[in-house]
Amino acid sequence: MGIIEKIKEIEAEMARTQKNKATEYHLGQLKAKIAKLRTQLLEPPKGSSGGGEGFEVTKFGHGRVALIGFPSVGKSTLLTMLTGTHSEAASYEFTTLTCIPGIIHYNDTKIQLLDLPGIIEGASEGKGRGRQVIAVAKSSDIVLMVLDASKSEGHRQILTRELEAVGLRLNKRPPQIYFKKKKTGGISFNSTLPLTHVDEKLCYQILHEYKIHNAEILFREDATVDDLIDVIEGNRKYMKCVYVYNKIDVIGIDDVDRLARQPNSVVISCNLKLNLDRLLARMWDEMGLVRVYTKPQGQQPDFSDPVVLSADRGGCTVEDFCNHIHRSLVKDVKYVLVWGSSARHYPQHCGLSHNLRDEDVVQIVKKKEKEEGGRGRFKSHSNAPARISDREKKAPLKT
Ligand SMILES: Nc1nc2c(ncn2[C@@H]2O[C@H](COP(=O)(O)OP(=O)(O)OP(=O)(O)O)[C@@H](O)[C@H]2O)c(=O)[nH]1
Ligand SMILES: [K+]
Ligand SMILES: [Mg+2]
Repeated sequence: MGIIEKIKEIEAEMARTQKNKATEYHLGQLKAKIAKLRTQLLEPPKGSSGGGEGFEVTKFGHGRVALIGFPSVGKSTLLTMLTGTHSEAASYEFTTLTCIPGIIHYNDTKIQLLDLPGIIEGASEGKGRGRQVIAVAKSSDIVLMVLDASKSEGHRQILTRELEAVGLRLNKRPPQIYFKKKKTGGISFNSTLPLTHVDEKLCYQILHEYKIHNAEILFREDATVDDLIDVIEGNRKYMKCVYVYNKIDVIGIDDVDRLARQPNSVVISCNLKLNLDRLLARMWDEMGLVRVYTKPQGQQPDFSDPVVLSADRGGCTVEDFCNHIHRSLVKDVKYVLVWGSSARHYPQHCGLSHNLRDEDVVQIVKKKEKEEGGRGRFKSHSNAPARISDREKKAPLKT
């Protein structure tokens, strides 16, 4: 029997089993069995390099965004509108058969947007090109789930389930469960608060299913069995997802209003070019990019060319910033001067561990190099931006 058949069989058994206190342990065990099989399903077949016929698209720019959705919801139309790169759009399903990259220029950053074939129920098990599409989603920083506003709202749940089946967790944070495998000592089970979904016995049973007999486990929140399994599996990817309801031109205003109020949702119409600016702003916010402008000593910062950092990718400290400029820079840095929202006063003298925020300005002071305006803390502040507004960026700063 293949892995998919095994999963189906267990799913059927779960559907047959009534949910109550007596079956709780059994159901938990079945969930763990499915999770193990799904992980097996993700492993590349033995003997292959793992790549297979995936969509090989080189990463480009400061972040990557994937368009995921059912066929004909308007993904390609949206890519063409936002990036100017043409991607064939048509009224028949599966117009797009491969991954088509485009670039969004936004806030002086470049973001790679990927158009992908439509996916359908069963994608995670390999229907259509589902597996390859989902692999691209996993390689992205955020997902835009494109939905047809005139179609069933169930589509959103179906797609979420498909992505969850391969270990993606949308708009969730990792469960607050500390878990560490040990060599000896048995299982130590603790929690910092009363648990209503999981007890010691269930926890042992799940661990047993994974053949884990020595481990330390501490619940810091009232987590579920699914959370526990996620932590044990350890291969989940937690991603932001914006639900993009397209084609609002064909539905009534009441429906538009209702969809727009749902969490993490933006309503748009590609045909009428409605709300695309809102979508871009939302996408930008969710990506959490941090633009840092370098100010060379005695010169104005170049506001058109930021160093772009991200908490999810590499971090946002002064050290991360230095490493972005040059790997060997860190060892020469004495301290840095920071202007912007991360600074308590302007300029603030900061060390390598200081966390930078979006639109900060940084001047690096190297060892054996004097800072601008001579030594001392009471240097003039007038030559540097207090807060960098878009307006200021366009006009040269006074020195
Ligand atoms: N009414 C309306 N139709 C739209 C809108 N955006 C796209 N369409 C139409 O929807 C159809 C499908 O658009 P595509 O861009 O090909 O959709 P897709 O999601 O890329 O489809 P696949 O590549 O087949 O998965 C086309 O006929 C588009 O013209 C919109 O905002 N309103
Ligand atoms: K289409
Ligand atoms: Mg398409």
